[in-house]
Amino acid sequence: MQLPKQYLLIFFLIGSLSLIGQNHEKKLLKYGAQYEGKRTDAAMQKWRSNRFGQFIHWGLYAIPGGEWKGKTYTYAAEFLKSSAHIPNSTWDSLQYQFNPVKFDPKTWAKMAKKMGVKYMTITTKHHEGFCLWPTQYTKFNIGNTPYKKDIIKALVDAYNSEGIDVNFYYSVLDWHHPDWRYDIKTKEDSIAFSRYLTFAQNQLKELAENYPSVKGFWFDGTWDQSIKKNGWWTLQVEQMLKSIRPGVVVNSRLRADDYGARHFDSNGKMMGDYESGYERRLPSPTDTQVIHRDWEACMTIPENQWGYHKKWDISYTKTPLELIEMLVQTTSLGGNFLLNFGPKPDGTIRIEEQQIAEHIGNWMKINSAAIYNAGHAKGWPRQDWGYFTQNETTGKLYAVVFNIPISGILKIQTLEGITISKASFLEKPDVPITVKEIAKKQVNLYLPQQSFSEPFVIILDTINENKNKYIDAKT
Ligand SMILES: C[C@@H]1O/C(=N\OC(=O)Nc2ccccc2)[C@@H](O)[C@H](O)[C@@H]1O
Repeated sequence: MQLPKQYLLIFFLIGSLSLIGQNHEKKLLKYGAQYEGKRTDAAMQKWRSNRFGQFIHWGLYAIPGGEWKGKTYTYAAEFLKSSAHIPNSTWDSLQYQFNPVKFDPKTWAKMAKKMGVKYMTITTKHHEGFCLWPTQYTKFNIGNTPYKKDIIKALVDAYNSEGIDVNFYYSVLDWHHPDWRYDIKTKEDSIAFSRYLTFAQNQLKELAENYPSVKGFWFDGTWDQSIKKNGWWTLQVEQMLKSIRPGVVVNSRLRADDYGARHFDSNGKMMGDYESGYERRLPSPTDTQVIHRDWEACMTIPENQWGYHKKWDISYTKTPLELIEMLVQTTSLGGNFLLNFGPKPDGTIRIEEQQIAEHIGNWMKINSAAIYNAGHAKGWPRQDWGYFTQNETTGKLYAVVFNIPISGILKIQTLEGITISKASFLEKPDVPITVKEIAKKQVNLYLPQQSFSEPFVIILDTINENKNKYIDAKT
């Protein structure tokens, strides 16, 4: 039956009005998210498969190490200039003391390799504005110190030679630069800050061009109004870096959109290539929202010290086992875990950090199959005894056990139509683990009577099961 033309016109008008209504809610953005979903190119897949990284915060702040004129400041050591209200003239003169005579990048890189990291992110310039590379855009750099040599190049070469990717942390916030502004309130602010944005973009271009093996840029110090009012610049920088270094990975913390929204644009779309809002915190183990995007959690060992602090015990310091569980929890939710180290002013790594790196490395030597190129095991929820991870390529399923029930039985709720046919220890495949299906979608793993001093990984072989095997109770 042919509808009269008038009806068709009315349906068309109603349809288009509803579309306009929907579009009305969406903001038209020039500087918002440039794409949706996860990047699937090889560079991003490598970033994702790395899973475990080493953050390094190193700069002039390592020299005072959280102490100033005999007083210990408990706030973050890299914020000492601000905590102790130290004027630029005094703080900046620390550059003439920076001489890490015991710095050996190969030692750092070998320690990182043994720890099991696949990438490292180094502070090229933190909020203090001091640059660890001989930049041509400010004298406030490593070339004008007693040490003189290019620390960034030394670290890139040493870590790359260990097969570890290197990313650059860059603080847009710059306490040293005269043109930095926290907000743009006057014409003078606008002129000065425009000069600052050009300075910062020139430095970033320099870093991308002079260190061609760089794999990512980790932006920080972008929370002030001055940046929020210049979302265009944040997109321009991301696009510039990606044109100089195709494949380079940029974190969401750089970005602001047309309206000053950060990390996620005004339409709720993530900007940049991965979310970097998890700082010293992880998503809840059941927060499966995060699995739909790439994300990274960065973590300090003390409660809140990124730079070197002389007094390690002024706050709680996380144990290796706690840090291993954070790494596994992050992997189980499809994220990367970036663990921070704050080297000493002499260029050595404090003994506590070396010991933690060794402990984690020993665990990774046995269990890294559950971490590298692994991620969220879709449909396998967080268990009270530990976490599931799944290899993104082979689909191999891992149970990482942190809490053994008193019964010695790991109870697993399987997916509909799936059962577990075999379970074996990753470390000792010949030690039997009895598997018993006790009801529909319920399997018991009977662990051998032995004590475990470290978290361990079980490989789970799954098969589809006969769906009519169990009769559902009629209620
Ligand atoms: C990785 C850390 O990053 C920072 N700051 O990050 C944030 O302030 N992050 C933040 C702020 C608000 C909400 C969520 C994260 C720096 O100040 C600190 O010294 C360190 O380099």
